[in-house]
Amino acid sequence: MHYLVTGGAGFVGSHVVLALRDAGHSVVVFDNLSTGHRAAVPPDVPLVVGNLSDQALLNTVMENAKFDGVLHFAALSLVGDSMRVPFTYLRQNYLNSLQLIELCIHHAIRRFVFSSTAALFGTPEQQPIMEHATVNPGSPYGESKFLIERVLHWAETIYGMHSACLRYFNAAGSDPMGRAGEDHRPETHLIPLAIDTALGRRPALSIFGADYATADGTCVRDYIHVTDLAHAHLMALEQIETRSVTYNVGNTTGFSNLDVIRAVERVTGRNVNWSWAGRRQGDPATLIAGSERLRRETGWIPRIAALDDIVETAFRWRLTHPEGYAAPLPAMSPATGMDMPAIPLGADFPLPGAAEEFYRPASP
Ligand SMILES: O=c1ccn([C@@H]2O[C@H](COP(=O)(O)OP(=O)(O)O[C@H]3O[C@H](CO)[C@H](O)[C@H](O)[C@H]3O)[C@@H](O)[C@H]2O)c(=O)[nH]1
Repeated sequence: MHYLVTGGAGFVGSHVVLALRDAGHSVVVFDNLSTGHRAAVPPDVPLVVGNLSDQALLNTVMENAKFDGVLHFAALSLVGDSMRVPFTYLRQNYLNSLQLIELCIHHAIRRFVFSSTAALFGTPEQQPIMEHATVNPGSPYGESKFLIERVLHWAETIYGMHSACLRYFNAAGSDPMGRAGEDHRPETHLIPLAIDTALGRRPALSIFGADYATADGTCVRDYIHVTDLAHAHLMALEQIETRSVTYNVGNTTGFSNLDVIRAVERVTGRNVNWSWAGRRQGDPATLIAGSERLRRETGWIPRIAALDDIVETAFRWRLTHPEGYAAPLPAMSPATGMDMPAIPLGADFPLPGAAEEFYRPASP
């Protein structure tokens, strides 16, 4: 099969590109490299550098290659950031995806895999979170992803386009063969930050919130190895031959932020210098996936399920890529780095008083 992968130079997208190729498919990556990396795309995979909002370019790409399906990753994806610039998130994620889906219908592309998120459940009443749990996004990021799920619903109902909405829990780790890894700039995710702190590349790590209703007071998350997540996409592609599907994709086990620090200390053999900080706005206390539907319907099983093993792959990639992907990118917020005219952070509206302190960009 021949697939177009938007955002294929990013963390999850680049691992899915590897999985697709390992399975014998051919791939074209479409990415504006605002947060992704040229070096994350294998040299023999065509990379179209462009903005999703550039419909003429996308149209040309689709005209020149007959794609069997599209896998759509390109998006702004930081929960905390979306609380600062909500309309930037809603506008870019929703409008770009809407246009992409319309173009797919225009070009009779009938398979669409969408990177959705656990963030659309907000603060769920029950754990683990099943697909039928109430959708109640706790952030503009989660809301933007849910809006796209609704577009896909109508794309199927009216045009017969089959889609898979994969609601990721916390993607982590790196390709076990060392071909790709996690390199966000700035980095905001717990595992890579804790690893860099253990390695002395960062002076300290802040843990956001000590007073959540969890066993140790810190947030609990379900970490899913990015390669297992990538394989879920292959499974989903098989399913959407005949119908549309929605799956929660996680390990079904929760780890607190302190559990993660301890895992990083075990794996690296070093201490993580951390301290308490206030809550980060938009963070729910606990997100644990109920992934039975995916397992039952597709046979998918996470292969790198233990937290230490997930951390180990991330650690190994960091050791072999101390600067991440080669050329350093200019420091930028993902919210201003995408393809709409640059909007300064916080420019949606002035932030209400204390909101500023909830977003803590990683110290250089
Ligand atoms: O310096 C830090 C960074 C993170 N955290 C905490 O670590 C936990 C995990 O945070 P991450 O930033 O690593 O991940 P998120 O849970 O915020 O978000 C991830 O998972 C979400 C779904 O659960 C979305 O998919 C989102 O795009 C993806 O980044 C949270 O409690 C967060 O507050 C800290 O304490 N200190």
